[in-house]
Amino acid sequence: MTQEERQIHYHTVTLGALVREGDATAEITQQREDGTTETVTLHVPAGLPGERVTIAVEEPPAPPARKRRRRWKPRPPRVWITEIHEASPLRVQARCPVFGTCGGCQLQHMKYEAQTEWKREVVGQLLREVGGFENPPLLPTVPCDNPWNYRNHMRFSVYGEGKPGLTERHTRRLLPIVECPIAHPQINRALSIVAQHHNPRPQVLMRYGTATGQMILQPEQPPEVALELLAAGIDVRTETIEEKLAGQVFRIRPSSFFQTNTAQAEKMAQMVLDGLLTHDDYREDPRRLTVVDAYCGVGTFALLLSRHFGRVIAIEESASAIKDARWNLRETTNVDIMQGKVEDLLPKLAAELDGFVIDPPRAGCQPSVLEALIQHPVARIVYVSCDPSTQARDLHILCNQHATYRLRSVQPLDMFPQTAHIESVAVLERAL
Ligand SMILES: C[S@@+](CC[C@H](N)C(=O)[O-])C[C@H]1O[C@@H](n2cnc3c(N)ncnc32)[C@H](O)[C@@H]1O
Repeated sequence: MTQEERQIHYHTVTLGALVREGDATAEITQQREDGTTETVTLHVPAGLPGERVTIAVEEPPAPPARKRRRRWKPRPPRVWITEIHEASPLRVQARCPVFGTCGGCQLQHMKYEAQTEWKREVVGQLLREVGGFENPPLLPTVPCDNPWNYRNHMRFSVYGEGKPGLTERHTRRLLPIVECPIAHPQINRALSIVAQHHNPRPQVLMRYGTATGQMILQPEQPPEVALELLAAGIDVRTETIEEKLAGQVFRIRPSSFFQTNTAQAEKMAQMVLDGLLTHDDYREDPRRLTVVDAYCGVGTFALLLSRHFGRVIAIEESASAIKDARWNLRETTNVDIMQGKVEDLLPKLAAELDGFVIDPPRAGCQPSVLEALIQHPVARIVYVSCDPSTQARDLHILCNQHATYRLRSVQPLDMFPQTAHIESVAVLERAL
């Protein structure tokens, strides 16, 4: 069946709670092929709890012919709101014309204070349900001072006539866009110039140093485009850019990880430092202690930690980030940079450490990392996470399953306003 032939059904419903991905839920009753009925729960983008709306539900694509069925995965039906009968008091007008269709943002239609409160509730729920903490020490979300135009890094896909755009949610279809309201204004400026020319490659990457005005643009643009960018005040680089964080300059390559929201990254770096330093449990002078910055990226936390602690060990697996970290930490004399997987290196080092900063990717920590933290307890751990569900899982192991640590605080930090992504910082102290 082609997309044109797929049927659309309309339902008027009252929307339920937001799911983790930021969609509201709707229960509808539908008829099965054998004539009986069933109640199904749908995810409704751009909806809010308690709203009375009419939704359109497009039948999902039918399975392909038998030969190609092995790789086929059933997709949820496409759902969208066609009319709002009773709007939530939390609703605001979304800024972006492709909001609801684009895969980038999920919460533009929600008041910003409600977004940060919802993120706090999600972290709390995960700490209770996955972490097993009855009454978790949860702090309010640290909001972003400007919840728009904060992204310093965008990866655009190129569609049809060589124009950069974004991708539709749940599909690979490309959406032409003129500007993105969460991207830094200089990225939007560069996009408007690059979009006037043919882009031969499938992607265009832009990373902007908000403090330096330098931009990495890949692939390298032809000379006439580079001149137009220069005339618009954009200082284009191809290899690395520099960005400032907490008064320090960091060099970043396109393939190295760097936080996408510089203003919030600055607050996070301070939270990490405070989490390790502001306490009574280091009875010794911090300059006599050794701490680890595990999953260190280009060395942002390691550089700040090196000013307060005697020795810092920075661990990172990416060769590109390690190159940047070596440059960024070149003037320090008390940081050892180690290239490799944290799960391989940390178990060999844990006995000599006094404190940990861990900032793993979404998957959280590997079992051998948690095992090392349990076998060699330290006074303090600061655990930064971009996925509160894996963080709650790991905190459960460290604090409840083994009771080696006490959870002192968990604070969400809004690194990604207008989206359902959640960053949170947990501080643990030795319980034994
Ligand atoms: C969320 S980023 C944190 C980077 C850094 N702390 C910062 O704030 O800029 C995670 C980093 O861990 C690295 N990484 C992912 N898996 C790893 C592993 N198993 N061992 C070591 N590093 C890893 C990634 O390359 C990335 O630089």
